Amino acid sequence: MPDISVPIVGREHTGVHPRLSIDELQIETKQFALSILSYLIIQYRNVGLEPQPGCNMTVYSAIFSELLMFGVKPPEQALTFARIAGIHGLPYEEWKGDPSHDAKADYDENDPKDTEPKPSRFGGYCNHGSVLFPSWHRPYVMALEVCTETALSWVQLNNPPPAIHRRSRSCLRESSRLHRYIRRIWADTAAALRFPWWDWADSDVAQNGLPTVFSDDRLVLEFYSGCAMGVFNPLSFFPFQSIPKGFKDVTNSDNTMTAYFSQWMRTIRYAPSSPEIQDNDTAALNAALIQEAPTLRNRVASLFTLPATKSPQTSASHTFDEFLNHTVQSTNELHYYTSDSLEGVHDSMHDILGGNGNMTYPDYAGFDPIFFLHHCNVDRLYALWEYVYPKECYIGQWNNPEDQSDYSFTQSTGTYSGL
Ligand SMILES: N[C@@H](CC1=CC(=O)C(=O)C=C1)C(=O)O
Repeated sequence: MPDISVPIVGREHTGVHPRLSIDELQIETKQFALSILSYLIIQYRNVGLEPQPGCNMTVYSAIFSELLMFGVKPPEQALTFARIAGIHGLPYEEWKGDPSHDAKADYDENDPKDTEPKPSRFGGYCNHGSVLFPSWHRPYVMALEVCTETALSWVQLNNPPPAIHRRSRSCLRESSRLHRYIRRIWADTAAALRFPWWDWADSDVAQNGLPTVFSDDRLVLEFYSGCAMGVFNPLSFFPFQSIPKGFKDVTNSDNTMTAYFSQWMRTIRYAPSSPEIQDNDTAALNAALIQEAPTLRNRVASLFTLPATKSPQTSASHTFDEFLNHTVQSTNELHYYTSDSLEGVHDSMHDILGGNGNMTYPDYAGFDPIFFLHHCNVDRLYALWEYVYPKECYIGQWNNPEDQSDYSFTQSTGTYSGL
């Protein structure tokens, strides 16, 4: 299938619907079922569908056979989970959905990482340590949201009614009506579906650690009252069909653990320092998470308490760009490198979730399915800050008369940062 240019515009023509937390989504059983199925489908893996006792799938069989067929069809190249995951870091390749891919091929094998993004060059598209950190990751999460939408095309209302109850005309009419009704419900559910976020600063996390929806081997999805299906859990890990290009083993800075990315055939959390791995070590992850959770919660709270005076006495961020990222901040006297930032808290969460594993390393992190629920929450915190402090946000481009430079990011305090 030819590669296509994929504009990232979010879910269109489906009305305005909120993104739900993963906890809220689990209560909305139909939405949860679609969300999990679509995540499995874009991961291009076996769904592992297993009817639970007492589930009669006769009426649903036509719809589900569509779904299962979707799962085995080669999906569009740019819109697979593996392709989206690979935009962030490795493999250092242009994304197939990028309209200008191959048009500006300045890839340098000896210097594949894009360390000087001016002019931009591929080699890992992600932006960190810059004011672009949250605004780059916003459409990135949206790309996955759009991607799961394409997996829902199976509820498009053009499959035939199921071949049941063909004994009489009235039965057939009844069956068609039922089938139309079912499809309408699922179409409405699909229209409202948005990508979920996980609030790791929730007080519940400090008590119970990682929600089990991220670690269970299988999930049970309820399709209608009395009919539940078991499926593999697409939130706990991603299995590679082959090791992505450029994956290398990485040893941590203390020289104590090696992540064998060149050999591990799946993503992993808290792996042993060995090429042999079994499963995520959720107990080790939880020990780290529960210990850090109260601090994370305080850090998030203090990001939202903008001090009235711009004094460097507190670690709270004082300006928008200090909130946004941990490195490139306004270039004048308000420049306090000591402040905490959204990016700083987000970094801590990466390390807590990864241990010796994917989430700890930016080049490999996008492949762990939890990455996108983590970043959906980062995006939510970014949106909340903009909502609470609209006057503190960037007000536009500014041209510095002294050196004639353009600074793309000027904030209301008069401070600015160029890129
Ligand atoms: N300690 C890691 C934290 C991290 C941040 C990321 O943004 C990421 O994708 C993966 C890991 C780092 O700063 O490199």
